[in-house]
Amino acid sequence: MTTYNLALIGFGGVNRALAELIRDEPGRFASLGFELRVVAITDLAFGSLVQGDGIDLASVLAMPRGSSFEGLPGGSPDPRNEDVIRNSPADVVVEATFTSPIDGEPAVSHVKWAIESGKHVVTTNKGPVALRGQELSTLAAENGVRFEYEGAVMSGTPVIRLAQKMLGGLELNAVQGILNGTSNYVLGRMEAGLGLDEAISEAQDLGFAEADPTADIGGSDVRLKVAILANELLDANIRPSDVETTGIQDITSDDVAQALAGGLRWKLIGEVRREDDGSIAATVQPVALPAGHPLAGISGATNAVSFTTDLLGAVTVSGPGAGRVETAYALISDIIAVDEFVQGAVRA
Ligand SMILES: NC(=O)C1=CN([C@@H]2O[C@H](COP(=O)(O)OP(=O)(O)OC[C@H]3O[C@@H](n4cnc5c(N)ncnc54)[C@H](O)[C@@H]3O)[C@@H](O)[C@H]2O)C=CC1
Ligand SMILES: N[C@@H](CC=O)C(=O)O
Repeated sequence: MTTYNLALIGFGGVNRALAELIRDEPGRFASLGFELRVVAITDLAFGSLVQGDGIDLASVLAMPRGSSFEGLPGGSPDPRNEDVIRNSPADVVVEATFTSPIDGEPAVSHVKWAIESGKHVVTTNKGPVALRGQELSTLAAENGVRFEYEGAVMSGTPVIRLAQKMLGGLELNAVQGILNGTSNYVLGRMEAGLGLDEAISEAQDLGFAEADPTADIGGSDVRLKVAILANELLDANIRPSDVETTGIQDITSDDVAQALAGGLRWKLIGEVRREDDGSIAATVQPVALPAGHPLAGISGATNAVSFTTDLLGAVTVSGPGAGRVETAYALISDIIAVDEFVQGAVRA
């Protein structure tokens, strides 16, 4: 049985959910052929903690926000991210800090430090993938480690790896979908009569929203996801700023009610398409869909993405697009991909 030592960078909703899974169900990983042990945690709120023999997850999960790792063996009041990533005895760095849609930092640096120190890195953070994905993947390959990021699009629902592995040999010319759980949840709650702010507050409590929820409502979260899908699946080589973006911030309760009365549902749609001349068109915009449209029935934090292919036509995947546990599963699927790589290297 292989043991993977993890360093959790960011100890918010997603990484806490991962820690809870490891605490509560260690047998789940044994059945996959490996076990997981957390040897380091850093967070702006708690500081950092490094314990090579494994951190007692029950006790750190019981610590209220506002307390500090200072005073614990291997603890410090500061996050000390670079030192922890480079020097802790982790095999896999699990990056789940805030997404920056501007430059991807500090997550880009976290990923680089991990790769440079010979550690695999898995992340749910869209910033480094959308803004520096190609460069970081190349750096990982040069250093013989994996950089995996399935959770960057549609949380734990398989999208990136599924399309790359299972749609091989098909010509993929467009990807269209509902790619933000918060905005889809909010639109649904507005249909039920809630105001925008009240609906956003519910999405925050449920762990769907970004630290700054204007990213969800204003469309910049979907813009990052569209750029990731364009580059990963259509070889588009675009930047998020190339995605023409309008959010749902100007959709009012009246708009939602009027649409419903006319048999329509507002949805925030992200799309990338290869035009006949080979150019790439990428957009994020609210669209009032007729009830019969395949995406009109996608409700709550559920997302859906449709791949337009030459031999199969449209192939659509739907599932959770946000949520703490759902996104923690994406990290597990990434660690499974790391394990396949490690086992493949052992056999070779
Ligand atoms: N919650 C969700 O449904 C999903 C989240 N994501 C992404 O996963 C990441 C984590 O999400 P959540 O856990 O929900 O966010 P969160 O806001 O609950 O937690 C982020 C944690 O990172 C810590 N942090 C921020 N900057 C840091 C730094 N420089 N050093 C150390 N710690 C730092 C914060 O103190 C916070 O505890 C985000 O990038 C988010 O965009 C992706 C898919 C779904
Ligand atoms: N805030 C995002 C989380 C996942 O990326 C969303 O609501 O979809």
